[in-house]
Amino acid sequence: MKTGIATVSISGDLREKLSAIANAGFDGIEIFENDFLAFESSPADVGKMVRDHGLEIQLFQPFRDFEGMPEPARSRVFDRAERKFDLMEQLGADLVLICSNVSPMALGGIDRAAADFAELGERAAKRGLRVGYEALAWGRHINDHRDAWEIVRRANHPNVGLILDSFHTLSRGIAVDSIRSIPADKIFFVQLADAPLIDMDLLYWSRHFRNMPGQGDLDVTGFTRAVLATGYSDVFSLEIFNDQFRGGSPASIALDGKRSLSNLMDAVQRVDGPVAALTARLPPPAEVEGVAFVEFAVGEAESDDLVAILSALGFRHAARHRAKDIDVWQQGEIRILLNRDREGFAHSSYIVHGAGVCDIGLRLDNSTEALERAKALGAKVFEQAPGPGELAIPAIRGLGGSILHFIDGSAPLSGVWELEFEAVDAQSPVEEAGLTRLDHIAQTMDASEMLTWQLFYNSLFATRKTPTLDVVDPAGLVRSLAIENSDGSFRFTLNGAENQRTLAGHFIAEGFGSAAQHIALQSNDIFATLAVLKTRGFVPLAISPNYYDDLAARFGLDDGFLEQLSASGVLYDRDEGGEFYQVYSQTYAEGFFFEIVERRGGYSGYGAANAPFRIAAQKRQLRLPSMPRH
Ligand SMILES: O=C(O)c1ccc(O)c(O)c1
Ligand SMILES: [Mg+2]
Repeated sequence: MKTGIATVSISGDLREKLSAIANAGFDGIEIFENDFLAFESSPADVGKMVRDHGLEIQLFQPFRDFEGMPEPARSRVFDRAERKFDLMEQLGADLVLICSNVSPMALGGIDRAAADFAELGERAAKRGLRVGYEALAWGRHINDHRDAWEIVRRANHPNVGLILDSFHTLSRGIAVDSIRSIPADKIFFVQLADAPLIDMDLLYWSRHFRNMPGQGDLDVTGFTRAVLATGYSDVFSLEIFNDQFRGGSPASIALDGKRSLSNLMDAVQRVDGPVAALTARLPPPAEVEGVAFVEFAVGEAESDDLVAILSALGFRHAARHRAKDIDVWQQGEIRILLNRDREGFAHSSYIVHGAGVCDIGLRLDNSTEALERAKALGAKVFEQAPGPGELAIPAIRGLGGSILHFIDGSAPLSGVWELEFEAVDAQSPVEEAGLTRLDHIAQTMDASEMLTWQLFYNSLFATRKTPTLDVVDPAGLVRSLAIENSDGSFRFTLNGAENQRTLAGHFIAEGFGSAAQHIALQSNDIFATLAVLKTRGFVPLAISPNYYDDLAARFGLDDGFLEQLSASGVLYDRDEGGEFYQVYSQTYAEGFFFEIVERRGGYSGYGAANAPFRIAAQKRQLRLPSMPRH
């Protein structure tokens, strides 16, 4: 199997696209004609430039409105094809994609189209070229790969074949099993794209919302399995029309593309077993069992502030690093590290971003395999020479340049807390507040980064995403989704800010980048927890009384219960599974905060319905303007 990507999938001019594609490790490209037309070099020079990047031109595309035309348009279309064949010879491309005719002039008829393709195949063969036929989902007469295949079959010419594109098949809900009986040698090329499920016009959906396999909701894995079942072993190419990608960073979009293809081929083999056409198998997606620690990079002043917050939340100072200026604050299974060291990664993170979460430790089944998979999927390994008595714990770069450490239950990693840290004897025992474990970590990023991080987590780990929700901030939208494992022991929410005036956008701007913005901690009895916290000076975020009036109306809550909620600043939600209680801390620094939650029954969400009221309250507290400043 070879990998490819259409130039249209990447931003920049042709040269920028090629270097990003080559650096990401693709074998070749589909040249999108407009990318060539907009470029200033001759066809021969463009061909050379592609090959100088170590890439091949796997496909030239698209050629439109070809089949089924009445005369005299038919003759003109053949003349136009000959001109493009000239161009292909100069470029050094031997396969052209012909997409199904959308012209109102097209006459339709399987045999008429087949005759046109037979003739075109003859003309292409004279030049050693091949033509591939693709059914656009919105083609005038042909909009289904099964009909396109019937035309190719009847054209019965060795230089005429079928091109399959997952979007066109899956967007129309066409059963992919119909692909399995197509002979592999008649499939000339395969294009892959995913897309979020949105009910809209097919053409608009395709041209603006496609994304990489695994980033959307289509069963691209099922499609790919069907293609491979034919014995097809040639190019799998990403053809992604996406507005965000057109404006994104060429290098990171290309890397996401490569990651998505590797992950897809791995997913196929997890269902079907080893497939000869595919490259080496990866270790399985890592099973995350929970969060082992969250580490903050802090200076002296912020450290004192955080210590005050953690104490108010019922954490106790449990241990100190044997060699470095790092303290462990603990409650239940939750470990929070405060790193004030003047050397190493935490310190550089502090210099660049200010105080904040710089490192998250994940507990998972096998950290060696997790690292191997992450590497194979293009994650950046993080290495820092361990100091005396320190363990080398596998780690990679995560969101905003932060670190993700992988800790498993095997020696010596499982003993890291005893090996590297010394327990601190509490002078006066602290009454714990009943916070048992970490519920979720909310990471804030620019909205344009969300697909990247969603793919990052879901390809490295055995996790899945929830549908994306729009959360309303008075100054704009924040897109939100969760990455979760099956038992809920691992939950990250990704929040994408569309502008800097939202609370999330402000946080990114002030911290110079994406980072964890809040940490939610679980209690088994939120009111008991709050009673303890009150004695420790914890002041919850004040929520508008109007919120509670509406809550009463929405859920039919009785007055006593409502009074209990509002008196303690607790927000409430309910789903089919159960109930959700949440309370927020004051915000800290430029908008970091803690949340305390209780899940009763099987509540599976994150209280998204409450987020706008929480955000408005936080903005009042931070005195951020709710409206754009002019
Ligand atoms: O949107 C289009 O016109 C278009 C063109 C070529 C393709 O391969 C395709 O899938 C869509
Ligand atoms: Mg296509």
